[in-house]
Amino acid sequence: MDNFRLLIEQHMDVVFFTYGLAFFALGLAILVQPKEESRYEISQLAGWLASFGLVHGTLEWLSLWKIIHGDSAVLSLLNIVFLLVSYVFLFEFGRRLTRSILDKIPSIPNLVKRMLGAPIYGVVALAFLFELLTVPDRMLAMTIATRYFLGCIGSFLTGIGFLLSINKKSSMYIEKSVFSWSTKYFVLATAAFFFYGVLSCFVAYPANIVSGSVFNDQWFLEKFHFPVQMFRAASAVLAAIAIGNILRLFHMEVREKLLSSLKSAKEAEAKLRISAHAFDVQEGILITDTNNVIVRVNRAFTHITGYTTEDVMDKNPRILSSGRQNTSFYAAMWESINTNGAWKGEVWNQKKNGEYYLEDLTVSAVKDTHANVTHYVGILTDITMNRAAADKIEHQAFYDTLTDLPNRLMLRDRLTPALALSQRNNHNGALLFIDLDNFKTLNDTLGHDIGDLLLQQVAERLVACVREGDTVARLGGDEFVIMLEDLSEHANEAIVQIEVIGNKVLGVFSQSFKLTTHNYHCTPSIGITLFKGQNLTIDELLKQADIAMYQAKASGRNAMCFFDPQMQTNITNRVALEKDLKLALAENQFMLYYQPQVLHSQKIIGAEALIRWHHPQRGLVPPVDFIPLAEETGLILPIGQWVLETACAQIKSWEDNEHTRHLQIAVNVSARQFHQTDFVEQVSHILSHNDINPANLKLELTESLVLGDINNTILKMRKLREIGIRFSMDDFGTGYSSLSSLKKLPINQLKIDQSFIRDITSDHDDAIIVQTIIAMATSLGMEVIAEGVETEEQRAFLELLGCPAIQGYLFGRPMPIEQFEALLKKG
Ligand SMILES: Nc1nc2c(ncn2[C@@H]2O[C@H](COP(=O)(O)O[C@H]3[C@@H](O)[C@H](n4cnc5c(=O)[nH]c(N)nc54)O[C@@H]3COP(=O)(O)O)[C@@H](O)[C@H]2O)c(=O)[nH]1
Repeated sequence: MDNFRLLIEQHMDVVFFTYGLAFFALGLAILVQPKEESRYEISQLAGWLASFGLVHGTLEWLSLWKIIHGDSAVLSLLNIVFLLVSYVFLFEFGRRLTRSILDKIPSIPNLVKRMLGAPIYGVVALAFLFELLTVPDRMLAMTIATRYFLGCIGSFLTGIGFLLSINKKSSMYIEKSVFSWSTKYFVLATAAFFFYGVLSCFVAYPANIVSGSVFNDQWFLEKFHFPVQMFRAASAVLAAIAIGNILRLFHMEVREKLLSSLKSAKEAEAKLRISAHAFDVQEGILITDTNNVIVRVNRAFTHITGYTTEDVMDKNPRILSSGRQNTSFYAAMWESINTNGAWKGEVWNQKKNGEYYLEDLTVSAVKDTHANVTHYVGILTDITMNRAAADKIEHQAFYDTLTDLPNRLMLRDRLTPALALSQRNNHNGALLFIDLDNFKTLNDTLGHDIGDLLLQQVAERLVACVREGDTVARLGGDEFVIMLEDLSEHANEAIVQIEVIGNKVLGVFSQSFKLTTHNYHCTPSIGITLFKGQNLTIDELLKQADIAMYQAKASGRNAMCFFDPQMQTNITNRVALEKDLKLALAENQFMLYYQPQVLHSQKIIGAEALIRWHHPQRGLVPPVDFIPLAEETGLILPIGQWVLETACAQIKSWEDNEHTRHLQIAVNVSARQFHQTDFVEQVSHILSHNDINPANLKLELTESLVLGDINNTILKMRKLREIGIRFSMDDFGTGYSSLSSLKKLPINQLKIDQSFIRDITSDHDDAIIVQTIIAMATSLGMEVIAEGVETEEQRAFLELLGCPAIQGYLFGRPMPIEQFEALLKKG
């Protein structure tokens, strides 16, 4: 121990150097550490401590090297100034640190806090005054006062400041992660400055009651055997170590800030990347400021509009305006943006190259956190093509592709408001249903392409007949409809107006149509119905016009006909009849009646089978009421087959009896039935199925049937003749059969129509016609029969003229088989 003391005493210069070095290093360390913008309050105050360290450290070195010493008054004063300045820095640091921490601790009385302001300097000043007054040596008084009232108290305050810094409520509050290791350095700093403060009191000279004889370095040496400077140097080193480590807090803070700013930078970069990506979408984006000046556009915008970013930057979006929207459009748009924050709609704009385009546009106002609009963002898509495609689809849905006229759907679409309007304004409207006569024949003979050409030309001519507001529609096939609106409120006047149009239509058909190389004459049948918002559906109206059109056709074609309610009744009846007729076969409501065919001797040679319909409600329905409908609807085919089968079954039944074996049955065959491609097969099948003598079956054909397609008819008749079937030409004399065509036909019998028989005895012409027919049949080797013979005079006349066979009420009406067979038995 003594050796160590000796060593210290011999090397006091090293002690002083270490002492100065410790404080200088402390000051330097604080200076070079980054403190700016630190969240620790101590960082703002550390400059005072650094100043203390640097000045006090320098002072120790200057003293050590005897650059300033007490030998000269000036140097002595300089020494005191250095000392005073350094301790003022320490005192100020300690005062500020302690005060700032205490200020943040509410439980500390304000008086204490305030004491650390100006009052403490007042106390120090009084202390200095006391020293100066009580110590005659002014230099000594200043030295003592400086050491005691600035150095010592400044050290204590600094120690207290570091101690308080550990308090969580202080501004030095340290995070948990660094608390454990930093706390000990705060404690060390506290201890070092307390220790240093106490030791400062011993570096004094006995002078007055403050620096008594106890507090001097001699007393300290005697008491502790080591010079007080060694302990001061040690406390300076400890303070430097503690502060140096506390400074790591700043270092860590800087690093943390660096890391955090790096993280923020990365996040910002990511955000930028995301927003750049979001901006680089297919929709055009245009951003304007609140003055509606374009501040940014994206790539899609330039692609859509053709404008480059430079072209539009700082310009008003009106640069895109096409002029197709009026000012009220834009006013409404801004009204919506200002009240709802957004607007969405379609706008026609103009590209850089002048091309107009339709854009789907959404404009939204961008607001800051205070709800103030900062920008407007427009998101736009060029939908010109979509609109064109949608228009095309709509056009295809509502317009006829061949003629480009409105189709049925569109007509219905326009009819609905037209009906409502006619009701509101009490004006008549009309539908003209136009059907081309014989269009099917044209199609069948010249082909569909030619048919299409005709339809296109008809469409053009019909459109030329009406005003621009009227509708010409094609329903399909050769059916057209003209809808006329806003006609006179008086039906008579409206009819006149319609007739003008109707005649125009008939007129435009008077000129032939040029269909490639063909000059084709076509006529229309026009059915017309009026409407004035009456309680009719569109379908009912169209039906009325359709019915009237059929009436026009029935009246001889190339005509127009107004709908009449009676037509409707007829149609309704017809529809009901057709419905019943469909059930008749299945419900076994048909019967065959037989009308005798006789010789003048009254010998029955056969019968004509005539169908009868026993309807449960309608009663007995005569063939004239349902055969034409059956022919029209095609029901004649199963009905005709049933007749043939029933008649053949009857022949079979008669063939089984020797008294009736010779009887023939004549069956009426309709044109539609005969023209079936497999008619021959059907008949031969029925014959073989019933196993009858074909010669007993006579098929009655009309002149019109035979002449319609004479070559095909002859072919079929020959095949049937080959089987053995016989033919009778029904209603002979009413048609236009020429002798030459008659010769070609394999006919067995001519049946003179009853219209010639009716007045045969009184009408010379009829008598001559009948005579001629009989002569013709005889010369062609055919049999002849007269029908409709009702009187004995007629019979006698026919006998006179040489007609061998007769049929008529005179010998019997058509009758059920039971009656007919009873008649047969009577002989
Ligand atoms: N395709 C088919 N047509 C048929 C069938 N059954 C009948 N018909 C055709 O219906 C028309 C009307 O027939 P209907 O009412 O039976 O009249 C026939 C006779 O009753 C009538 N007739 C006979 N004699 C007299 C008479 O002295 N006076 C008089 N006023 N009428 C008389 O003539 C009708 C027979 O005519 P037609 O066939 O020309 O010989 C009629 O056109 C039938 O053809 C059927 O099954 N299939």
